[in-house]
Amino acid sequence: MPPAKVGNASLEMFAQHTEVRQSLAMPLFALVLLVLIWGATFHFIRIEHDNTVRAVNASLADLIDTYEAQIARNVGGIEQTLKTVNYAVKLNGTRNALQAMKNEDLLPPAIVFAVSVIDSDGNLVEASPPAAAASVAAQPFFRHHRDDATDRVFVSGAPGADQHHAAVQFTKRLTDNAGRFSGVAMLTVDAGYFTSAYETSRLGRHGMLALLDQDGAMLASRIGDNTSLPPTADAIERYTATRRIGRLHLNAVVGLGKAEQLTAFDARRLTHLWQAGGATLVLLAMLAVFWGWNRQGAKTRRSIRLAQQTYEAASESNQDAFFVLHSMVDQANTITDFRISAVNRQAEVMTGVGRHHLRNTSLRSLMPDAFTNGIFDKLARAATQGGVHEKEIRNTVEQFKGTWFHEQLIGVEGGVIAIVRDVSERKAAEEKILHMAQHDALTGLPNRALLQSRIERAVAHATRRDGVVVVAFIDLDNFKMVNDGLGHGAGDMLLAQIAARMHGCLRRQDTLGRFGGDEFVMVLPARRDQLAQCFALLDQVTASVARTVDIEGHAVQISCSTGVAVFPRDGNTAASLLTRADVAMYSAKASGKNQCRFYADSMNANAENKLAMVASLRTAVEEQQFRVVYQPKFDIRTGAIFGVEALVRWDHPTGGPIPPADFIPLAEECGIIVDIGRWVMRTACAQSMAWQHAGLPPLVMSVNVSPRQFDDADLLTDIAATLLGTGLPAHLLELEITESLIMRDLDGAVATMRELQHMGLLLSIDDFGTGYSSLSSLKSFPITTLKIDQSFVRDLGAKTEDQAIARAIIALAHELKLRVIAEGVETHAQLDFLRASGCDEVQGYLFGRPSAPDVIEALLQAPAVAA
Ligand SMILES: Nc1nc2c(ncn2[C@@H]2O[C@H](COP(=O)(O)O[C@H]3[C@@H](O)[C@H](n4cnc5c(=O)[nH]c(N)nc54)O[C@@H]3COP(=O)(O)O)[C@@H](O)[C@H]2O)c(=O)[nH]1
Repeated sequence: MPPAKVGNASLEMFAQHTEVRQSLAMPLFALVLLVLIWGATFHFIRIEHDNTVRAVNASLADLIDTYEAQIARNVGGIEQTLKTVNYAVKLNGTRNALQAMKNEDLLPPAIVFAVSVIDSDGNLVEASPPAAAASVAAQPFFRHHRDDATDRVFVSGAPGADQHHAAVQFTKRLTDNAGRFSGVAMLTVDAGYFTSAYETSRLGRHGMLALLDQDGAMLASRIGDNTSLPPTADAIERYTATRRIGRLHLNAVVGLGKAEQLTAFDARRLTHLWQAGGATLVLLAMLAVFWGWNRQGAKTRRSIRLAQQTYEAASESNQDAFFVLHSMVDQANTITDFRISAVNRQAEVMTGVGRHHLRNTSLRSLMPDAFTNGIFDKLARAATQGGVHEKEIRNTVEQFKGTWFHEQLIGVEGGVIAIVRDVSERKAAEEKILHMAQHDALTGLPNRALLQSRIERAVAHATRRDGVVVVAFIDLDNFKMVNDGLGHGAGDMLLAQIAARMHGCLRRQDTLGRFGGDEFVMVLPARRDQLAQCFALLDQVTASVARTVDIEGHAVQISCSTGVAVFPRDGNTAASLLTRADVAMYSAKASGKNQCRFYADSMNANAENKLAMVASLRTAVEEQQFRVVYQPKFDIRTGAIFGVEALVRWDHPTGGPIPPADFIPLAEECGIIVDIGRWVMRTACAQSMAWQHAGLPPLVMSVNVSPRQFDDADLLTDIAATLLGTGLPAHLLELEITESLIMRDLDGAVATMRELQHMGLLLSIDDFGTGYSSLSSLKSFPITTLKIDQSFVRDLGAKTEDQAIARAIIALAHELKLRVIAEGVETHAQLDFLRASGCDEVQGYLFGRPSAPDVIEALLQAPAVAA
């Protein structure tokens, strides 16, 4: 249904969009979560970083305060010492000032401080601890103090100090009491004095303390344990704080190793990152699981959807009507009704009610009769028991009366699904097929199979009621003549009319059937005291058959021969009763036809022999118990063999050789002759070619063709196939056809003979003289040879009539430009007569009996005999 398809397509699209949305929602949600997680992580890290930096800065401020105080304290002490030196120089002169101070214990510890006095010429004149005299007149500090009258302490790195023994020197201008320049007081202190406040607990391993002069030159420094000066360069980043110590123009510097200060923060940051990373992984794993699950779910949903759509489409286009019925129950949980919850299009068609009305309608309101006609009970049973309940029913519901439904009830949870199909057409077809299988198409009568079952049924019934069953086997006499004379169409008309007449004689309980061909069977069930009535009925039948029938303007009169067998006297099965009725019918035929005979045991012997013979013949064909012998034919003038006649022989495995005269007529009667004849023809043609291949001269191979074989529709194609298969040229094959065969249906026979002639075959009339050929008809036969029947040849020596007939046949044949062959020649007298009468060819025991192929082969190699 196209609309349903369009609907399904848009539904599918909608479902797909929903699925895409569903499958995107989770990743998007996860992405948002990830952004939140990582955003929060980086936010917290930044806050912690800021806090850490703030804490570092606070530490730095604290440290620089402490360091400034320490420097100020140290420098204050140094200034004080230098002032004291100036005072001592004023009192004691430049050369005894330090000794005087020492005496007063005013000198700072010599282990840390070196105090020197330099005179106005720049010569070191006194030192504690003692030092070698030296001139510092060129030193900047000396020049500064000499030239600058201010009292300010001058700070500088100690000259000559290396990085391991760095020192800071503090110098101060000395003046005499008159305020004139009298020299310089100098205090040299180890640089480490200014960094001794380094506390690893506060500054770490990479912290820094440094003291710089006003020009920024490093006077003292310590980085961790390293007090090198200038400090060894390292790649460590630091937070630093600088404080100017104003009076002496010094700068104090404190540094904290950045990495060291951020260690804890870094650890925490790493933890945060790991946590965020872990959360990300968990989220991604969850996402993967969800995605997989969602994908699987989507796949499943898609298949379910597809299955549903397919089911709906199938259900919509289905010829079955679907009803989904929900059980309606009372308080005791007993089903009281059904509610229709879903139907398909076919259900609408079937009920004639629209789907919108059907839906939610109760069974009671839709079909009140369902509660009285058993439909409700069936549905309730299916709903209660569950499972599938199938049945074909002839409808009793008024609306569907006469139709057949196939109903399938499937008990499901809470209800039942009813699938109903109208199978009336199939049922009708089945009934028709059954009727055809059991009835004869021409007469409409029961056929053999139905007849047998009717007999069985009648016998069973009669057995129960102590009754009888008369079985009459009726065969039309000389029907073949009508068939052959007026054609098959006329034969069929005759059969139909006769059948109708016979049927008109029957009672209601009787059966007339066509057994086959022109054979009919009547089954007359009766009480024992009604037998006479049955026989009277059979007389009526015989009389009805005998009445003239008009067939296409021809008044046809026909009789019938009837054989009767009676249950229980003559048999108690359909087969035995039919066989015996048949035997009785044959007996009626044999006794001159147009009679009715009752079966007698004495009849059985002959008939049974015949039936056994037919069975043996069939076996003989299947088991190839036949062989072919060949009788030579001679040219009467030259004595040469010009051909042979193929004659069949039956070697019965137990009964020995059976002469053709004993089985050919029966084979003809039962039709087996067609198979036998076909086999003989192939064997003979193959033998003829075998002789040729053995180097013998080509011979004409004569084969007898019986009437049934001649009538066979496949005769021409069989012969053509044989010639093609064996390679025998057509002009070397001669068919011997009896005169009586031709006269049955003169025109038909001549037509077939012409076709055979066109194929190149030779034709001869066998047994000539015994039939009824008129001279005029003989002229129209496309034949080459006439064969004088051996009955005329046998008495040629004795009977003058036979001599006259033989002479007449020879003259007639020659008149018609035909050759003449005489068969059954046994004596020289016969031969002499025939030669004298002008006969052309001879065949008979005088020259050779029908013999095996090797005998003929030897004969062909011997000199001519008949001449
Ligand atoms: N349709 C077929 N009919 C066949 C086939 N084979 C044989 N027959 C017919 O059977 C009838 C008997 O045949 P058979 O017993 O073979 O007899 C034939 C000859 O043996 C016999 N004959 C030949 N010469 C003589 C003789 O000198 N004396 C004598 N008493 N009998 C003799 O005659 C029979 C040949 O007859 P015909 O066919 O008329 O030439 C017989 O009618 C066969 O036709 C077969 O394959 N198919």
